[in-house]
Amino acid sequence: MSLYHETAAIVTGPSTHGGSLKSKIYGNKDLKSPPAQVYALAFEASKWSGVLKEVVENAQLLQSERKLTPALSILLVHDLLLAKKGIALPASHGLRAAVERHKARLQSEFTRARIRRKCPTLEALKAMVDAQLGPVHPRWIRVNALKSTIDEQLDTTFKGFEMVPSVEEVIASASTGKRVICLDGHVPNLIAASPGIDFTKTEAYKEGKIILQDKASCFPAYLLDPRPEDGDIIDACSAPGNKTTHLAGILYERGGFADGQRILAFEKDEQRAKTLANMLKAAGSDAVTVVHAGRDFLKTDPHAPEFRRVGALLLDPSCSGSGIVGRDDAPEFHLPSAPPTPTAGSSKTSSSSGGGGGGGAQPPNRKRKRHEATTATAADTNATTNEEETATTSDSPSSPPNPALETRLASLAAFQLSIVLHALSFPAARKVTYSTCSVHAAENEQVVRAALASPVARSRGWRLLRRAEQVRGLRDWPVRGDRRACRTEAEEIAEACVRAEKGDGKGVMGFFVVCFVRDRVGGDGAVGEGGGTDWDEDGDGPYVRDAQGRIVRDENGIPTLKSTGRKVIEWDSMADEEESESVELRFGEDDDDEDGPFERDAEGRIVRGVDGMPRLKRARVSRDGDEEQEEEEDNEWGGFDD
Ligand SMILES: C[S@@+](CC[C@H](N)C(=O)[O-])C[C@H]1O[C@@H](n2cnc3c(N)ncnc32)[C@H](O)[C@@H]1O
Repeated sequence: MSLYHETAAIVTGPSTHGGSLKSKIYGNKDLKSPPAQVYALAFEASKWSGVLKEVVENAQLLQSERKLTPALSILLVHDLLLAKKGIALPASHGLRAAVERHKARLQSEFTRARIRRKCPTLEALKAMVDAQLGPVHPRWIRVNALKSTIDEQLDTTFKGFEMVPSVEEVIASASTGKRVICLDGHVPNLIAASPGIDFTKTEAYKEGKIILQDKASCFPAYLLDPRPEDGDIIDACSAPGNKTTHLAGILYERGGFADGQRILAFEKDEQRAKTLANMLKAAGSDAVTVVHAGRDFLKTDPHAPEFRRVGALLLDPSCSGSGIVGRDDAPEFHLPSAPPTPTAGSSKTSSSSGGGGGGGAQPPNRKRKRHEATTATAADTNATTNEEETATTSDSPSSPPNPALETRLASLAAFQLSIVLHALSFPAARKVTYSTCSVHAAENEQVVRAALASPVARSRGWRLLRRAEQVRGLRDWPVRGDRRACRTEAEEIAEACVRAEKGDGKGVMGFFVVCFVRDRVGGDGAVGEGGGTDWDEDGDGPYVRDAQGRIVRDENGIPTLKSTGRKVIEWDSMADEEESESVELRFGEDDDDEDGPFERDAEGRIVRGVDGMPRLKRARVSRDGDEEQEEEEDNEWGGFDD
């Protein structure tokens, strides 16, 4: 099949490989043509299809060339009129000949279409077509803290870019062609760059120093706020690994990974687990991550010894994907009207147009034409009604009912809830984020409400991390949960939920995230005395600090709590929840100003090993001070008592 037939099948066919154009193409293993070529043709032709539909109809191309389907006509006419190298088929090919013999008429109809739009030049028409593409998204780039810093990237990858103060200005640069960037005000280490720039060719990208990740997709790891004292962190649904590598970056900056702290990354799909492994390697987080390839998170035993130190979990399960937008969000593909299906004996025009294989005259293949007419009709519907994308408000009472979507959402929500409930049952877990790239309340707030009402959440004292307790960037983020969907406890739940809305001018995809926490754990998992957690009431965090404002740690690096004068956490006493006393565990500490547990050089920069990983002060103490104990503990994570 030619590039044109394959692309026509993509733009008119139902989605079996996900919602976006890119996933339809790159997820289609049967494609013979290079996916990048199919994508470029499908995207560009879709973008121009509004204009080209007029051109094809007014030139009466489909009436003259019965071999052409409506979709093929748009693709071929696109390349004839707009591609630098014209139609990518041999000159003798029937499809190419069928369009090229109408070149003069098509060009003059194209000029008329331009003039009707009051565009004096082709350039002006191109600008108008681009502007009609819809909301523009910046290129979001996360600097991978394991391998680089914002400063290094500003001096290298973004050298020559103008720094602007707002994301809105980055978005506006789409029409000026300027190369600008802005440092994001919510998520640390995140940069918004002008749209349309391909960063995959940069050294920084190839070396894993920068990761292309939508701002909203950075929320979960940031909200989870993993800390050295959290023990092992589970990423339950990991591939391709954006959030896993983000967790690693945050932990590294927080001074994590001492004493064998690890990220346990689960990915059920073997193939996707390979992508995950590659991403972890590129990002330099493979050394601190254990990949459970092909392993179903739901089939794990939370009480198994391997999970006894899991203090935090990030859940980003499969969802409808209805919030996904971005560069690969295809414009609508407009099809020209097909001529009426010819009755027997009325095939004069098409037979005279010829066009089969070698270009000679051939009788029309009626069987095939009938099929194509059906395809074009179905395609028309398909091209304009992407169920995932358009039914975004189906949760709201004013939306028309959509039973197919509701059934699908109900089944997704049941799966998502099972993932959340499973995570809440890990004995040492204190915090769990749940996220989707869906805009549907059924997959978001409603799952959260069901989880909070569950016996596991109630008996173990799980609640939502309140807005005031969240990391600063997400506390400040204005878009919160859907109040209507939260029902009775609307205000409290909705404020705790974080949403991102596509097309609201903030340059993000549609997204949802929330964090479940429990304050402390007693024998029955109930909330301990004192009720809530005094996260950061004096603005200075819960740890004892010295006169210089640095956290006071014991010889093993363990901070001490102001409230009790006790160490933050004793993993040995936490290991078995059933037996443990109330254990103090505090999150939300902001120790930006402290020197941290890594070795630093004279300029205060963190010293890294050859693999780019930081060298721990504590590790050195441990090696020098207690070799015997380290050997005894083998690979076990021994808390802070190294
Ligand atoms: C939305 S994607 C995760 C994206 C990823 N968190 C990231 O940021 O790159 C969901 C992934 O979870 C995997 N998955 C779904 N159910 C799972 C399960 N029960 N156990 C482990 N992985 C699962 C899917 O194969 C898919 O790769």
